Amino acid sequence: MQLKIGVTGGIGSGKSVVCRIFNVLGIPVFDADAEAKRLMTIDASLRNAIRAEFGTEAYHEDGTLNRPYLADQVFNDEQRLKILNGLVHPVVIRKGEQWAQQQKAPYTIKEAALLFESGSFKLNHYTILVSAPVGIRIERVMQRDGVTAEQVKARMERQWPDERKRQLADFVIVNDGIQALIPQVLALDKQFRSGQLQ
Ligand SMILES: CC(C)(COP(=O)(O)OP(=O)(O)OC[C@H]1O[C@@H](n2cnc3c(N)ncnc32)[C@H](O)[C@@H]1O)[C@@H](O)C(=O)NCCC(=O)NCCS
Ligand SMILES: Nc1ncnc2c1ncn2[C@@H]1O[C@H](COP(=O)(O)OP(=O)(O)OP(=O)(O)O)[C@@H](O)[C@H]1O
Repeated sequence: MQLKIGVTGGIGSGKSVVCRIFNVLGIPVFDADAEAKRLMTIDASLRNAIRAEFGTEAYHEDGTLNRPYLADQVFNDEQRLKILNGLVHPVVIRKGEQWAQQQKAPYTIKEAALLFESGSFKLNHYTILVSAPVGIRIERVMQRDGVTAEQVKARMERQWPDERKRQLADFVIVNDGIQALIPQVLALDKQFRSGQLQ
């Protein structure tokens, strides 16, 4: 049996950095955030549903997703976010399951910000939480995306706090800028490859 491992963590926690290390070790990674945006652009029925719900402004004239518009629509309005999540998540989850079945590797990784919130962590054998202090996460995202602290906090408020996620996580990687990441990833990779966890 091929193990399916989820990697999750709040905005700016360092999920993508952690997954890049797993990927360098030869492990295939499904990036749910990126896949969501790809499917929102190319999946005709998803596009139509988003347009019907959020208006023609949801897409630019060249057909690409109007991310700032949608972010503004949903991250300040819980009901609107629920609607968008309800349209996007089932399509991405289905795609992730198909993808995992096609992989030939000791184990696979699904990277997603909302594995616990969406309940989709249950589809994986184990879930890793990437954890970092809130202040550091805000700073990192402000730097990375050129956004304000308020914009980062608006997204954070739609995610569970780390304390709640820790209760469901099987493993925690601490990415506080003090503890080194690579040894933490190597130790988990060794366990997943050993077969002892199955
Ligand atoms: C609103 C959108 C277009 C904004 O795009 P943008 O490029 O600014 O952000 P991106 O998708 O790269 O997400 C960056 C981070 O924001 C946070 N975030 C994104 N979607 C959500 C959400 N639905 N709830 C809470 N936080 C979220 C996550 O921490 C994520 O890693 C996009 O986030 C989106 O379509 N979100 C809804 C679908 C979704 O849940 N996607 C992510 C998981 S499948
Ligand atoms: N240990 C670290 N030291 C310094 N910078 C870091 C560290 N970890 C992550 N970063 C930087 O912080 C930013 C956020 O990291 P990353 O993109 O991996 O987070 P994420 O959890 O995938 O975020 P999001 O949920 O927004 O997609 C990036 O610019 C990354 O390069």
